[in-house]
This record gives sequence, C-alpha cells and structure tokens, in this order.
Amino acid sequence: MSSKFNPLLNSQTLIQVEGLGKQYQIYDSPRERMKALLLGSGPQRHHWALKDVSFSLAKGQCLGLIGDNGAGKSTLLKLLTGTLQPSTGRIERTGRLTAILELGAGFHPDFTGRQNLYFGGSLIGLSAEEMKRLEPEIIEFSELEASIDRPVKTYSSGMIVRLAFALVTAVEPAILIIDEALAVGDQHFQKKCIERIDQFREAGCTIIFCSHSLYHVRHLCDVSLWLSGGQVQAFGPTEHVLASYETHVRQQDAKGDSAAAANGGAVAPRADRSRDQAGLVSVEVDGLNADTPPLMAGPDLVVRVKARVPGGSRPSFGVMLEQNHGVGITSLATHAEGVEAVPLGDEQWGITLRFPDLPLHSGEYKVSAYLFDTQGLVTLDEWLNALVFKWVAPNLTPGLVRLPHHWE
Ligand SMILES: Nc1ncnc2c1ncn2[C@@H]1O[C@H](COP(=O)(O)OP(=O)(O)OP(=O)(O)O)[C@@H](O)[C@H]1O
Repeated sequence: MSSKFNPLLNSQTLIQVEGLGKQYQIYDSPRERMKALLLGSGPQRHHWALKDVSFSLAKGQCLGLIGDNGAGKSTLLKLLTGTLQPSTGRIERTGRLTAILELGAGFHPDFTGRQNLYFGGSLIGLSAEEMKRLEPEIIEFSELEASIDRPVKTYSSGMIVRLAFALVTAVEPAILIIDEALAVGDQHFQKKCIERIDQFREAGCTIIFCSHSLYHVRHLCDVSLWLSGGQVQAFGPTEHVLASYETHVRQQDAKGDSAAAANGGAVAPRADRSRDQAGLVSVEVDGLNADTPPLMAGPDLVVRVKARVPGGSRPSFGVMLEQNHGVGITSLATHAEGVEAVPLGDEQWGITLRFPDLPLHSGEYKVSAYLFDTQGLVTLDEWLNALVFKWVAPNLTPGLVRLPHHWE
C-alpha cells in the first residue's frame, strides 16, 4: 500500500509528514560517549530508528499506530510531539496538540496533586485562570478528591496516571496523541479514559493512538499505520492494515508455537488476579475425550466460558477459534452481536457458543477467550490458546473449511 495514501483528500489536513527519518548515534558505553564528546569525534555506530516515513492525517481522523517492539512507534510519536528532532524530512501540523505520553513524568514529587495541576497545566499551555476554572472538573474526573492535597510522591502509579490523564484531556485538543500509558490505570479508569477518547473522536478531534491492543485499534481508528523496522509497511483503512499485520503476527507466532505446543499451547491464567478483579474462570469445549490433544466428539462445537465480575455489571465475552499452527478462523463477541451473558450467581457470568455441524476439515484447533466490560471497550482478561482440541471431519476433503455453497 502506498505510504502517500490519503483517504480524505478534500478534508482539512492537520498533520503532514514527509520523508521523516531519525538516526540515533550509538556508543558502546557512557564512557565511550563521554570520550567522543571530549575528543569531538563521531559516534561508534549509527542506527536508523525511522526512515522515510510519509503520511497525512485529516481533521477528525483517528490513526492507529501499530508495529512490533522496536519498530519505531515511540520515536515517531516523540518526533510528532517535538520531544525529538528529526534527522531527515519534515512535519507540518496545525492546531493544539496534546500528548498522553509518559503520563505524569512532568509532575514534581514534592508538590501536592493540586499544585502539580497548575505546574503541569502551565507546561501544556493552560493559564492559571483557565486552570482555576477547570480544576474542579479535573479533580472529579481523576477521583482523587481525598488525596489531592497530598504530595505526589505519596501517590501510586495508578493515581499519577489518573491525575495526568484528567489534566491533559481537560481541554479538547485539535490533535490528541495516546500511547500505551493507559495500560497502567485500573480497569474502571481505563474504561473512563476510553469513553473520553471516544467523545473526543465523535467531536471531530484528530487522534493518533499507538497500541499493541489490536482490539482497541480496530474499535477506535479509521486509518492505521504499520511500522516495521522504522519504515512504513502499510498505511490505509484500519481493516486492510490490520489484516496484513495479523497475518504477519500469526506467522511470527507459528514460529514460536512449537515450544508452546508441548503443553497444549495454553497460556496460563494470570496468577496475580485478586478476588476483587474481574477475570475468566473457565473455558470448556463439550465432548472432549482423554487423548492429548483431546478429540472432539462433534458434530457441534460447543464452547462454554465462565467469568467472575465483582460489582454486578454484565460483562461481554469474546471467543476466537484458530488452527493450532496456522490461520485464524473466526472471532466472535457478545457485545458485537447484541447477545447478553447469563448471570450464574456468586458474581459469575457465562456464555455458551455453539457452531452447529462444525464445518471445519480435520485438524487441530485452538480456542482463546476474552472478557470485556459491558460495551466491549476494555479487555478485562484474556486466555490465549486456552484449549487445543483435535477434530476429525466426517468427510475427508482437503482445505480448511466447508463453506456454505451450492453447485450451479
Ligand atoms: N535513544 C536511543 N538511542 C539509540 N537507539 C534507540 C534510542 N531509542 C530507541 N532506539 C532504537 O530505535 C528503534 C525504535 O525504537 P522505538 O522505541 O521507537 O520502537 P517502538 O516501536 O516504540 O517499540 P516498543 O513497541 O517496544 O515500545 C529500536 O531499535 C530502539 O532500540
């Protein structure tokens, strides 16, 4: 896909990036760096973290920024916010830009939460008068009324994120940049953040959202940019870009799968989940025998998932079915299909998903399960490769799936 793709040519362009590159200088040790500075010599090596990146973003668009670790995402965001200077290329942008990067990093530990609002606010261009007007709303959103006059050094990391998010999103910017910082907050606060981001998006704010959560990229972003080795691998409508990226991720996973396959490929449920946190409880498939992996009796594939959700709100569930060492087959979620999970008592909820007369050909398959909040905005828990099973189709034919069809 061309990196010059612009799906909204006639709209107002807010960000235009052309031929952007960033080269880091690499020294083997801080001592070598010092030596080079003293002697005025060059660095030992160079590394291009970003190379020839071009794209444009129109008003109201939400861009998902994706890529493997080390692909150059943070470097691109730092260039966009002006924290780093580019080695090549240029960035043009109009309007107020707010970045939720390294949330709270600018706070002073000895100042109280309230003092830090004024301090941090001045850093993002809010006058003391504006801050006075916004202060009650910011404190209310952060839910830190009780501790706002304590020094920030006594805050937990989650409390700092709350204060910082409430501050930087108090005024709607023209461009909002968000990275994984949100993952630090608790589930309840993550949900509030995503709802606020959603409101900005609906109000026409331009957003750049950098995340490893493809679920949220899909939910929030209309266009996506996939960086690989510092270069644009794909840029365009989110569904197109994610389809290519997911194929790439599966190929990577398949390489690492052989080791996991020894224990059935299951990723263990998180042991650190406490009683008061929402979490999956069980994932089962009906009619499995005692083989390894177990053989499914069929003809229907019936998946049963249970979860515990303290607090009484109805969760949403997702189920993904994949070939054990290959491609994905289907992902389904209750909120997307207007289906409601069933209350089972003792704060437990369950769903049963049936694929009648399983139309898959013989092979090994794996099931992953996801637990979301009611609207499907926040992922509360996920059990990847929760279960692997074998299926022998009644009619042996090559291929992956028996599609509904007729001969003409
Ligand atoms: N200050 C630096 N000096 C030298 N190399 C750096 C520096 N910062 C980043 N890099 C390198 O640049 C490349 C891109 O890094 P970057 O942090 O932008 O990737 P990323 O896509 O954000 O990764 P992740 O998803 O792991 O956060 C990596 O190879 C990284 O090692």
